[in-house]
Amino acid sequence: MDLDTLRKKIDEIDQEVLKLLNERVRTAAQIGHVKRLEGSPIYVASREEQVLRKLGALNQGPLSDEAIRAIYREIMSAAIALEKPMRIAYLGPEATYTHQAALKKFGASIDYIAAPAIPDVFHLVAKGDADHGVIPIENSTEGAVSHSMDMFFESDLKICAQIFTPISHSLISLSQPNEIERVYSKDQAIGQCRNWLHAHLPNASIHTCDSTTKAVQIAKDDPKAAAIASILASDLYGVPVVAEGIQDRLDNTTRFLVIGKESSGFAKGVEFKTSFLISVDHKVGALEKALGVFSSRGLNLSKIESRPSGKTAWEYCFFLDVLGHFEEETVAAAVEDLKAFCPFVKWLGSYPNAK
Ligand SMILES: O=C(O)C(=O)C[C@]1(C(=O)O)C=C[C@@H](O)C=C1
Repeated sequence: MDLDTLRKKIDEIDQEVLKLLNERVRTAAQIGHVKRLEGSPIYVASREEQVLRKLGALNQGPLSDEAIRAIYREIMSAAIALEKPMRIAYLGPEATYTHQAALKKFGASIDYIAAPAIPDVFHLVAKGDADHGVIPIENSTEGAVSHSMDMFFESDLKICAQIFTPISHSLISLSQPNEIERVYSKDQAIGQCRNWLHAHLPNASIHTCDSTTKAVQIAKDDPKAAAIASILASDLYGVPVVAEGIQDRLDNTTRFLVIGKESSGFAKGVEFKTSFLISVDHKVGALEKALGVFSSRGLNLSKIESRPSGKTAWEYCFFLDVLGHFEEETVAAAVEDLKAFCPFVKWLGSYPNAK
C-alpha cells in the first residue's frame, strides 16, 4: 500500500478510536455520578490495576504491556477528571522525583499541588484541600524515608496505592566539575550518590536542603555550587547537566505511596499488599510471636522496619508489609491475633502490589 492509502486507513481507525474513547469516558462519568451518590472514592487503585491486568492478558501485541499501561494511564486520568476535578498534593516543589511519580500515577488531566514538606502533604489531604497525596517512603539504595514513616503514627490517612520509580540523578551546575566547591541536594539523594561524590568531587563540601529542586535553585544563583537532581529540574530552571547517571547503583529505585482518606478496596485478580504499624511488649520472644501470626497462616511478610516509638527512649514500633488484603480472611484473622497481645496495632492500608 502507498503512503496516502495507509494514512487514510489511520484516519479511519482514529475516528473509531475517538468514538470509543468518548464512549468510555462518558461511561466513567456515569460511574462518577453513582460514586458521588454513594459517597465512595473516585480514584480506585484496585479497579485501575484490575483493568490494566485484564488488558495485559488480552493484549496480543505489537503494543507492549508498558505502552498499554502508559496509554491507559492517560485515558483513566481523563476519565477521573470528568468524574470529578481531582487535586493531588505531592512533596514539591515542581520537578521533584515525587512530582514525577505523581504524574506517572495520575496522568496529565489532574490538578497538582506542590507541598513544601512531607507533613504538609498529609495536612492538605486531611483537611480536604487535596483528594490524595504522594510521598516517598523508601529507596532501594538508601532505605526508609523516616520522615514519611513517622507521619503514620499520628495521621489517620490510609495508603491506597504505591508507585515504583527508577531514579537517575544528574549533577547540575553552571560550572564544570573541577570548578565546583559545594554540592547541594536532599539527604536521600546525597546518600544515593555517596561513592560517586567521593570519587569525582572529593574536595567539595556537601550540603543538604529541603528538596532536589531547591538544590537546582541554589545552583542557578551560585556558579561554584552544583545540585544533585533530575534532568527535568535542570530543564525547568535552565541549569545545565554536567554529569548524568551519578547514582551509585544502576537499579536505584524509589517507592512512593499514595495516601487518602480511604484505602483501596479488594478486587479479584489483583495482588495486594497490606501495611501495619505495631508495637510489642518488652518480653523475650514478643516480636517473634507477632511475626509468627503471619507465617503460621502462610502469609508472606515482605518487609519489617523498626522506628523509635517517639514516646520512650529505646522503645520501638514496627512497620510491617504483608502480601494480601485486609478484607481477606487470613489477613483479618492474623490482625485479630495480633490485637490480642500487641499493645498497639494500626492498619495503614491495603493497596495493589503493582510494580
Ligand atoms: O471503575 C471505576 O470506578 C471508574 O471510575 C473508572 C476508572 C476507569 O477509567 O476505568 C476511572 C477511575 C478509577 O480510578 C478507576 C477506573
